[in-house]
Amino acid sequence: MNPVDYLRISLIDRCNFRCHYCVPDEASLQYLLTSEQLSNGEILTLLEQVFIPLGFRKFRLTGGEPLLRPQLVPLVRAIAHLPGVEDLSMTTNAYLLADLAQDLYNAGLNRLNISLDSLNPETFDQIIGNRGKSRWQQTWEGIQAAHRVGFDPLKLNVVVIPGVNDQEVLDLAALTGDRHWHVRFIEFMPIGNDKLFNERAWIPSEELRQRIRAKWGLETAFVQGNGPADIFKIPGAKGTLGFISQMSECFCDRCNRMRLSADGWLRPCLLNEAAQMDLKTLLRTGVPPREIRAAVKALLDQKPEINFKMRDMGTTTGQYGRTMSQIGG
Ligand SMILES: Nc1nc2c(ncn2[C@@H]2O[C@H](COP(=O)(O)OP(=O)(O)OP(=O)(O)O)[C@@H](O)[C@H]2O)c(=O)[nH]1
Ligand SMILES: C[S@@+](CC[C@H](N)C(=O)[O-])C[C@H]1O[C@@H](n2cnc3c(N)ncnc32)[C@H](O)[C@@H]1O
Ligand code: SF4
Ligand code: SF4
Repeated sequence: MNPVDYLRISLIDRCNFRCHYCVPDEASLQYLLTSEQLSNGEILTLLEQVFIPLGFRKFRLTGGEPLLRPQLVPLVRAIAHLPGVEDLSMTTNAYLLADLAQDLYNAGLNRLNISLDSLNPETFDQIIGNRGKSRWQQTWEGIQAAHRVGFDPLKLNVVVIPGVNDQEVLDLAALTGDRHWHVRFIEFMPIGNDKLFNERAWIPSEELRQRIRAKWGLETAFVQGNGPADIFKIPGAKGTLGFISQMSECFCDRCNRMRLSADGWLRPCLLNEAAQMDLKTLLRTGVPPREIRAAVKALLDQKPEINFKMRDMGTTTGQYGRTMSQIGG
């Protein structure tokens, strides 16, 4: 079994985008009150007294949109300075990044993964559910700011949707030619989006690799990361290409992570809603951190048995109570 040393922490369930694959039905979403979210102090207590002593070393801040979280920079600084934190990263849509990139970098954030599903402003706005002034340019400026500040590796996440953005796969891959960027293609997952999902709603990574191989060739490569991407590069390119293939090539056997939601639920497997533990209530009812640590350790020990496999889930999605924006991706 892989050591489980990677915690994805959702800082907020709200988002300034409405990507249809992630929040398909906004009307049914109930947002958390601030008082229902873990505070900065509670997150730090859990990391310092529960997760780091249990061997967690890699932490990713996500959401919703993590850049919407008030007091984000002090939180990043405090986490980065905790003894035992070896890798602190964030996944963001970059819309608010241009003004925050330098402060986040100075605070100790090591790495950024940025969602960018299209290079075409119209397609981009369609995917993120924007009907007003285009948001593409400001997002692109956020990515450029992250690059200028020095985030390295800088990864771009693309959820590939047939007929929507799959015709851009070669253009997106070409970004890696003369930039030290890492473009990752993610297979669309059936989580919280029952009405959208069917077997034709996603494209296997191998099909995308064939398209890229036919144009430029592909070789295996490496880039720093804790996630499930298989890494390749176009021969001679500065950057790499990653493929996250949870639908076609289950990677659960090498699972190394748990997830903490913005309201303090610890989820040992992305797909297993039943196995969650409510750490916020334990903290707020005065359960001592060493007892919470023991409870989390017991959950960790069970993890191989409670890991669900995407391919065993089929496309029956009704069992997910939370959307990806509420889980943190
Ligand atoms: N099925 C499944 N998909 C995952 C899991 N972790 C990440 N993913 C998918 O990979 C996407 C990208 O994840 P990121 O937030 O960029 O993080 P990462 O790939 O773990 O990050 P690195 O440390 O840079 O490798 C997620 O949004 C999911 O779609 C997982 O545990 N299970
Ligand atoms: C939930 S978002 C949160 C962070 C930030 N708002 C962002 O978009 O980068 C994290 C990741 O989940 C991915 N994601 C959301 N819904 C997905 C789905 N149904 N299938 C695959 N990936 C999904 C997004 O593309 C993004 O890379
Ligand atoms: S993928 Fe990220 S940016 Fe898009 S709606 Fe979900 S949380 Fe927001
Ligand atoms: S689906 Fe569950 S077991 Fe598989 S990689 Fe994701 S979190 Fe791990």
